[in-house]
Amino acid sequence: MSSHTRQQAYRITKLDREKRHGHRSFLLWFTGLSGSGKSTLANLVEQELYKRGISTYCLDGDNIRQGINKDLSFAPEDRAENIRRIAEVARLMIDAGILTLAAFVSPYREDRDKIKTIVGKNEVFEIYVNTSLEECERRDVKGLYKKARAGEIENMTGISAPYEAPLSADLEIVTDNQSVDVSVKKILDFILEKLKYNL
Ligand SMILES: Nc1ncnc2c1ncn2[C@@H]1O[C@H](COP(=O)(O)OS(=O)(=O)O)[C@@H](OP(=O)(O)O)[C@H]1O
Ligand SMILES: Nc1ncnc2c1ncn2[C@@H]1O[C@H](COP(=O)(O)OP(=O)(O)O)[C@@H](O)[C@H]1O
Repeated sequence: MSSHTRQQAYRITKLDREKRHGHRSFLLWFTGLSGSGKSTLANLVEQELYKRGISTYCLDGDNIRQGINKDLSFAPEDRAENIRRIAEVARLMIDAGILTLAAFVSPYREDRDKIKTIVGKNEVFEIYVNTSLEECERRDVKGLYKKARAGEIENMTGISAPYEAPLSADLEIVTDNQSVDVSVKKILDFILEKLKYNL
């Protein structure tokens, strides 16, 4: 076989890309109520990983629901499609060797289970940002809880739509009485432990 033919036959693999980055790639899926702290924690964790030379990317409502998924509502079937598409995007990013973080309410267990099927059960770690509804309503960063209580918006998770809490998340972060810094350190320690495994 000529060298050109051999080159054609070979395909760059996920492992090749991970070696290029110098670390494993996998998906960290943050789930929790709106206002629970998913985006805050995911973005601060990404900053700490970046400082350590890890190639990362963070998917959240801002860059997904304003773009590729702007055609989707908050009806159950649209939330399922939202999560399915995000999982497919995350699968490609992981295959590209990028440690990927995703921060989405993702309230339905069935949808979160499908992430594992799409990405691979050993390629995703579920982080449950467990903040009480009371605390989320107290924060009400976007005023959505007030609007939901007033009947101005429908299908609001926690108010007029369910949130199915994880039964066995890989890591649970209770933020009600825990500082952002402590939460970030717990998540970072969890990730660095996973990154210790050799390529
Ligand atoms: N009805 C309703 N229910 C829940 N959340 C709502 C709703 N309408 C708008 N928002 C805002 O959209 C963000 C949630 O989008 P997600 O893509 O994470 O939701 S889901 O995973 O499809 O359930 C969520 O953003 P975060 O606060 O960052 O979670 C909300 O602020
Ligand atoms: N202990 C805490 N952990 C995380 N966020 C907190 C905490 N206390 C207050 N907050 C605030 O709660 C809000 C969480 O908003 P956000 O990160 O957008 O949540 P989500 O992405 O889950 O909707 C932020 O304004 C954050 O500063």
